[in-house]
Formats: sequence, structure tokens, C-alpha cells
Amino acid sequence: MTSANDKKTDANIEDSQTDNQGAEKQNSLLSSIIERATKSGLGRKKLNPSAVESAVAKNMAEIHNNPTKLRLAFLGGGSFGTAMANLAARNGCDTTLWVRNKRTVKAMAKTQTNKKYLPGYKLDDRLKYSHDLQAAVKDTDIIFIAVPGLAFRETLKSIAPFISGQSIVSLTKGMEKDTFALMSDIIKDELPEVNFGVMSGPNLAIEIMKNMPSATVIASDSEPLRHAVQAALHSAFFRVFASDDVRGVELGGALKNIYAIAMGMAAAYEVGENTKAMILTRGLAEMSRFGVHAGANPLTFLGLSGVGDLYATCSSELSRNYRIGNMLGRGMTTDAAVKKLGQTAEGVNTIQQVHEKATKEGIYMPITHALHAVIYEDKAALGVALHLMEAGFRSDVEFVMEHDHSNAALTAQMQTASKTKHKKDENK
Ligand SMILES: NC(=O)C1=CN([C@@H]2O[C@H](COP(=O)(O)OP(=O)(O)OC[C@H]3O[C@@H](n4cnc5c(N)ncnc54)[C@H](O)[C@@H]3O)[C@@H](O)[C@H]2O)C=CC1
Ligand SMILES: O=C(CO)COP(=O)(O)O
Repeated sequence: MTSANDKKTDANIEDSQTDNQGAEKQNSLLSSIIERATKSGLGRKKLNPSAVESAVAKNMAEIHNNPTKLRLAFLGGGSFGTAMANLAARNGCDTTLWVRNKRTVKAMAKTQTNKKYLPGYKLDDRLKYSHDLQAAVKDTDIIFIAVPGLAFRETLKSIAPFISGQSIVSLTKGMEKDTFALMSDIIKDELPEVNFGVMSGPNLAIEIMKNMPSATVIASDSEPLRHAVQAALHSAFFRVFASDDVRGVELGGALKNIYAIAMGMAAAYEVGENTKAMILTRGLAEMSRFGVHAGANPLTFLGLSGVGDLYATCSSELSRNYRIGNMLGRGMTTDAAVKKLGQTAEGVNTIQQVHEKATKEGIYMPITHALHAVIYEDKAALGVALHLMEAGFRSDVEFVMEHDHSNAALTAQMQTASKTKHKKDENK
């Protein structure tokens, strides 16, 4: 049971944006679910997904009976587009999931499941399906896009003729090939008048389908859009936080895929916890260094879309990027690993884009360069990893202590000394 004091504490830790009527409803919703779960014994045992599901559905119906019904389209019938569309439909929003393949649409409507990407998970029966793009996006309030990064521009071009005031939210965590454009850049390019946002966070689709509590971040310059996305998707099991650092939130989602690949690879070598912690935190250092260079706020990387998503994808085999890294670590070629995965793993392309950008602009990204050497230069993973350990002295958190240039000078001296020693050893 939740006491009045507990409720007060809960309310105190809510951020100011959720400190409104909606937040109170959410709090009482959560309390009532916990109360019911405790009464029925669910609190002591493993959660029973169908009992939880019906509790959520009942309460969500209450919340969403009054506010204006949001009309939403989700483009992309992979695991994430489907999981998010399902959340919105379950929250009572008028939701259509657009999938490009007519046969898939028919099968989804008939079975109310996404057999290929989320097999075994029943979708909300209010969710609508369409393969007609115009019909799916016309007369909607928000269009969420969850196609792979490489298909994002063509998707925007296809919906451009049907845009008449809808907002766009990117769910994609990729980068365009060769242009280094993020999805928000592509939106600004293709649809400069449109109000937009990006959503990113530790959101493994299967866990969301299982009602495992999760949180995400909607970043936009538009406050009404941030609120609308919170209203559409926020629930007792899915919290939607807000940010105005579009660059930082979007880069967090795209860059963490690089380090998930590194971690999957490291796991193949059965590394210890110290090594994992080192990869995670040095990965975070690279992400924030790159982010600052691209105009992001470094503190954003401490949030859900930065360290949160980095942690989730670096510790789970549910992450496709992690799985790609693991297969590479076991000696598979990149082509074979990508084929075996059969789903989107944005990190493979992101490594190439970030490697090129960092090389061109002199940004220090040793883990990214090392992965590039393995994936695109055919170097052996173990040798590359060992070489990484030979890098010179660096500061820990750069935004606390400026990188000390005397370290750089000392490192150069040490490297010369080490090379001379190697040469001497070879000549012995
Ligand atoms: N799966 C997850 O847990 C999460 C994925 N994301 C991001 O969401 C984006 C989509 O990922 P997933 O749904 O997981 O991918 P997925 O591999 O499960 O599915 C991709 C979907 O996009 C469709 N597609 C591909 N090219 C297309 C095109 N040209 N036009 C229309 N549809 C096209 C495919 O048919 C498929 O339905 C990625 O950027 C990913 O990083 C973000 C958060 C979580
Ligand atoms: O971004 C994700 C979870 O937040 C999904 O990660 P993968 O694309 O590696 O599966």
C-alpha cells in the first residue's frame, strides 16, 4: 500500500513539467495498480502480465476519456515502431501503424501480432494498420518515424505531399551515410516548416512489450510537442521525460550503438567487470566529447538518452548492436553477422560515419577508430583491443578538468621511449 507520505515523496521527485493534473492522475494510477497488485498477491510473486495489462488498460481508459484524442501515425513496422504504436493505442490514442508491405499489414490486422519482429506479443485491438501512406498520415497530429536511418530521407520525401500541419517525431537512432546527417537534420532539410522532435532512451522493444518499467526522453524546441508526446505515450510502465537539447538526445541514441558493439565484442572474449566498466565509461567520454563538438550539452549525456541507453544496450543481448559485436568477437565477418541478425543494427554504419567525421575534424575517438579498424580495415579484434590499452595519459572527465597538455607531451616522450625499447629488443 502507498501511504500519503509516499505519495508526497513521489510528487517531490517529479520534474516540474509533470507537476500538473496529468502527473497527479499518473501517480494515483501507479498507486492503484500497486495496491491491486499487492492485494492480489502479485506484489509478492512474479508479476502476472495479463493482470497487469488489464489494470493498465482500465486506468488508461479513465485518463484518456477526457483529453482530446490525439491522432497518431507510426511509420515503420519493425520492433520499435510496433512497440511504440502499441503503447499509444493502449493509451487510447487514435493510432495507425504504417507498414510498407501490404501482405504484412493484412497479417498484422488479422493476427494482431507482429510475427516477424515481436512474435508472441498480442497488440492492442484498437491499433489500426495501413500500407497506404497518405491515408495513414493525413489528418494526424503527430507522425512518429521508426524506419532505419538509411531509409529516413526517402520516407520524409514520400510523406512530404501529405504534410498539412502535422508534427514529426523521429524514433530512429542512426546517421545518414556520407552526409553525417542526423534525423533532425534530414527533417530540417526536407520539411523545413515542420514542427519536430526526437525521442530516444533505454528502450529495448521486447522489454516494453513485456510491460517492464522503462523511460525515454522527448527532445524538441516546441513545448506543446513535448507535452503532446508525453500525453500520448506516458503510462504507468513507460515514463516520458522532456528535454530541449535535440542534438544531445539524438546523438546519445546514435552513438551508444558504437559502444554496444564494442561491449558485445568484449563479451566474446569473456572480459571481467573492470573491463566492461572501462569500455562503458570511456565510451561515455567519447560520446560526450563528440557531442560537445557537434553542439550538444555534455550534461545531456548523463541522462536517459546518454548513459541510460548506453547502459541498456551495453548490457543486454536484446540489443542487436551488442549481438553484432559478439558475433564479430567470435570471428564472424561483418557481412555474415549482419545477415544472421536480419534486423537493423545502426552502429555498423554509425562507426563509419563517426570515424570519418572524427578523423577529418581531429576529435579523439579511439574506441570508434579501433572498431573501424576491425569492421572496415579487416584488423584482428584482439590485437586492436590490446593496442587501445597502449594509449597515453588522459584526463578522466574532460569537462571537469581540461585535458592537461603536459600529459600529451609526456605521452609523446613515453611513446618515443617505448618505440626505441621495442627496436632494441628486436635487435637483440
Ligand atoms: N528495436 C529497438 O529496441 C529500438 C529501436 N530503435 C530504433 O528504431 C529504428 C528502427 O528500428 P527497429 O524497429 O528496431 O528495426 P527493425 O529492424 O525491427 O525494423 C525495421 C523496419 O523498417 C522497415 N523498413 C526498412 N526500410 C524501409 C523503407 N525504406 N521504408 C519503409 N520501411 C522500411 C522494415 O521493413 C522493418 O519493418 C532504428 O533506428 C533503431 O535504432 C530505437 C529504440 C529501440
Ligand atoms: O536502442 C535500443 C534500445 O534503447 C535498441 O538497441 P539495438 O538497436 O542495439 O537493438
